[in-house]
Amino acid sequence: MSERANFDLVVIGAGPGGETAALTGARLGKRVAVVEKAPFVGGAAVNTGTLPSKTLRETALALSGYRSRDLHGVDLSLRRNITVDDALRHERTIKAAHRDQIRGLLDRYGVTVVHGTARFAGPNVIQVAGDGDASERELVADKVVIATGSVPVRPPGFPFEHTRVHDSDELLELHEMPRSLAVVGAGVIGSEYACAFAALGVETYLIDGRNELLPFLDADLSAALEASMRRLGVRFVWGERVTSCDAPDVGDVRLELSSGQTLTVDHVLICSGRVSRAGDLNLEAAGLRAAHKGRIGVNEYFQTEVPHVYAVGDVIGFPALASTSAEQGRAAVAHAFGTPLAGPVAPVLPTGIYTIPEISAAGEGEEELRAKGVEYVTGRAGYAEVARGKIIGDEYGFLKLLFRRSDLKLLGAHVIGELASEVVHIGVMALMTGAGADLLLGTCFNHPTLGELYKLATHDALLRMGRERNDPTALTTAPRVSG
Ligand SMILES: Cc1cc2nc3c(=O)[nH]c(=O)nc-3n(C[C@H](O)[C@H](O)[C@H](O)COP(=O)(O)OP(=O)(O)OC[C@H]3O[C@@H](n4cnc5c(N)ncnc54)[C@H](O)[C@@H]3O)c2cc1C
Ligand SMILES: NC(=O)c1ccc[n+]([C@@H]2O[C@H](COP(=O)([O-])OP(=O)(O)OC[C@H]3O[C@@H](n4cnc5c(N)ncnc54)[C@H](O)[C@@H]3O)[C@@H](O)[C@H]2O)c1
Repeated sequence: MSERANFDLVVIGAGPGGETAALTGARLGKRVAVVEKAPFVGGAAVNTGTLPSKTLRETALALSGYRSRDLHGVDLSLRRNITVDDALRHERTIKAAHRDQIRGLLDRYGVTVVHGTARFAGPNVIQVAGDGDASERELVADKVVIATGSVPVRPPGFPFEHTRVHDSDELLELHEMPRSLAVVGAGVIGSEYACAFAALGVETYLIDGRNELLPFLDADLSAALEASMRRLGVRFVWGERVTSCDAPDVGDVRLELSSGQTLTVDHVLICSGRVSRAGDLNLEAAGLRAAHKGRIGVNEYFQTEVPHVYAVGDVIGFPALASTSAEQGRAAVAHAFGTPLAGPVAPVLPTGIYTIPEISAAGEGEEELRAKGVEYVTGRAGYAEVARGKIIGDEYGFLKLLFRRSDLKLLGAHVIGELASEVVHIGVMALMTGAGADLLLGTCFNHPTLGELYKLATHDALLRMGRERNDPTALTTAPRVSG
């Protein structure tokens, strides 16, 4: 006999999308259950993706002495070989602490957490089967949010059962530090891990069928990142696909490339994209079906074709970030219960990429503006031009701002360098409020800070405009939006 319980809201999946959906429902006073297949809450963001990769990066920066390399004239890197335990200890601590924190928050708000695999038994009925447990629970829900996330693509031809051939989920079970590593796929995941391992001193190759690093980025940032990664020691293998992977029990893994060349390495990491995870859900019972790459289609409010069923996060596809998944979870539940909090998803969704150096962007890029025929002016400031940038020793970082030419409204902020994903938030706030040059020039920033880059980049934009118009007074006569 299965147990049956009623809820206002049942959320499937306890990653950032599901967690935020559940907490939003509970904050609105609703009876909420969240079903999670894994023994822990947190999803890919806490357990296999965002936090583990960012923590490994931080460890790599610390153990390699990277941040202090050019500062003190001494090599502060650890003078012994870094073990896998050294590399992953902090990652394991952070993961466990953050899981507990999320679980504590769900408990505090009275969210019922049910561990087991959920599937639809009807549009309002969710069956939960526990692992190896014959008993089944049935949850009846007025509203449902699907937040089941995504999993790494496993292209054919790679022996993933081999202990030295990994996808990004398995990488964290590493039992030895690679002597050398080939990363297949120079997307965001591949680029981030390539940087972390190169900083740890691992001979690192980054292979991609394309010829350009993260082509969705502003072209100046993409070029600057590639140059920095080369300085870090990453070896790019562009325009190549792996045609075969021969992994013996003992000895190096041999990769044949499309050009006919071969590459032999100790370990291989495949990062060739992710697919939505909706296969377990028996979507047909809810009147739904998955589309391309398992994605679930939604409207602007994250409602599926069945209006009381919502879907958020990686399972609906782009942008597939922890930050945006959480924001979608909030917006979906606010809409589902029609609260005054209901509103569209935030209009500005920044991207943070934790390569070495970090990259972050918000708003529009030059290419998008050109395609739309918007006249714009660019302002740029290097980290080395502000005192804080000099103090931290970031020689290469810069902020690039894009302003609408007619009234200097800010249209985009693009940053590469230390703490870029924090620095971008000043731009995000300006974009959210429709502000422009006058706000950035009229703000008193702490000194010395990286925030001062905004003032410098704005002055640079005004100078460029003045030069173009041969008008040295452009600084005072430029049109301004009111902030
Ligand atoms: C290596 C890596 C690094 C990343 N770095 C960043 C970053 O720096 N910044 C950023 O914003 N994003 C990053 N991401 C992306 C981010 O992790 C995802 O976008 C985010 O986790 C998606 O959240 P979600 O809630 O949609 O799904 P997930 O976090 O994938 O959670 C889905 C949950 O649903 C559960 N589930 C699945 N099916 C069922 C079922 N049938 N029944 C019950 N439970 C089920 C799963 O067990 C899982 O816990 C990274 C991803 C990876 C892989
Ligand atoms: N900081 C962040 O925001 C962050 C970090 C990591 C992951 N993510 C999320 O995870 C998602 C997935 O990331 P990803 O990097 O795995 O996928 P991706 O789709 O972004 O990149 C995959 C790359 O692999 C290449 N590729 C695919 N098959 C190949 C092959 N056989 N040989 C050579 N190259 C091949 C592709 O050309 C592409 O460049 C991202 O879309 C993003 O949403 C975000």
